[in-house]
Amino acid sequence: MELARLPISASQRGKLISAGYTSLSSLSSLSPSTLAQDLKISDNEALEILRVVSQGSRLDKPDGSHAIVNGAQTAWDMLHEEESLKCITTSCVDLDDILGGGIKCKEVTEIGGVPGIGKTQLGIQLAVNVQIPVNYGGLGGKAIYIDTEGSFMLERSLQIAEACIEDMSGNSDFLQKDFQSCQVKAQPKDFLQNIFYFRVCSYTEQIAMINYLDKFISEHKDVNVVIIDSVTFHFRQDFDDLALRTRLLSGMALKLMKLAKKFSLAVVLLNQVTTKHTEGSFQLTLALGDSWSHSCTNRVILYWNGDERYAYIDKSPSLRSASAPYSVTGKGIRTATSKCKRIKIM
Ligand SMILES: Nc1ncnc2c1ncn2[C@@H]1O[C@H](COP(=O)(O)OP(=O)(O)OP(=O)(O)O)[C@@H](O)[C@H]1O
Repeated sequence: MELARLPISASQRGKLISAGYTSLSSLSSLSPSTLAQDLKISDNEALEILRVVSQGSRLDKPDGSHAIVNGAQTAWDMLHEEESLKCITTSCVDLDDILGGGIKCKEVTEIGGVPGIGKTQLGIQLAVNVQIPVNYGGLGGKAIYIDTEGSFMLERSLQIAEACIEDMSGNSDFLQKDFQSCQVKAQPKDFLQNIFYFRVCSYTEQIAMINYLDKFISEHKDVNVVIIDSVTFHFRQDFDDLALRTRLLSGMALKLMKLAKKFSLAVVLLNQVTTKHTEGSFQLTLALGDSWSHSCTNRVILYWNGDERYAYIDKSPSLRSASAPYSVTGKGIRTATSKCKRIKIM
């Protein structure tokens, strides 16, 4: 196998070539620390490259003893992996319940709803909640927020971060606080510092941004959630070539799925709703619904039921269809306080 066909990232390949490594044999006797120094990368990344190189060299051997397709996983391993998937709490107990614990890492979750239902509020809440320390049942991670509409609000993020710290200091339903004596040292500004914000103003910028994410996250391995608010905004405007639009969106979705798996992070795609004419009537449907429908692992629809906000699991390979109420409060997303609060399993 040549270097060009080695399954490593383009940036890693570029660094290898720039450092003068042009064949697998030139890498075969290197130690991870030497390679890390030469390529100016971490020891772990160097070790991973050398592991791929060693697999590639074995495939090159003519004895045919290694299968071309490798890496099979048993269903048991997959079940174990699924059970150990980490989740980001939404700060709403009922919503976490129907989501099987919260927004899952390694998966792409689409959250759609009408304007004003609270999509951006939920996005900001997740960007804050992903930072809840591990000893509070959180992930202690960082967030990437890609804003296509300009709807991210700094002051609101600060409010939500302050409320999150307040919850960690007191007793909160949604935090798994095992360490009662733990002191909360985090400051609201620390939460804002751990949100990497990108503003994209066109679909080309959005595609470039998503292509860049692999490199960015490789350099910021503590990122556990990528939020795009909203994913379809630039694709709904001035797009005459629908076939091209579908191709671009599918390519983008595939990259996001790969990122979610590769870096064990949650991808959250906020989406708008539009009306669709079917069988003589107009129905609310997620924007770009048809070309998009296979691109996400889970789909959650936010809607109004009277004056209460509800979330509904519309699509998921592992969760039952269910709906649960939630509220948007001064503190952010919270469990609905309504007396007739219920979780409805469909
Ligand atoms: N500080 C606050 N206290 C209580 N509720 C708030 C607060 N800030 C925002 N909200 C609620 O959140 C709603 C706006 O939510 P959000 O901006 O997330 O909607 P959205 O679904 O993203 O809408 P759009 O599609 O237009 O971007 C407001 O209508 C209000 O009801």
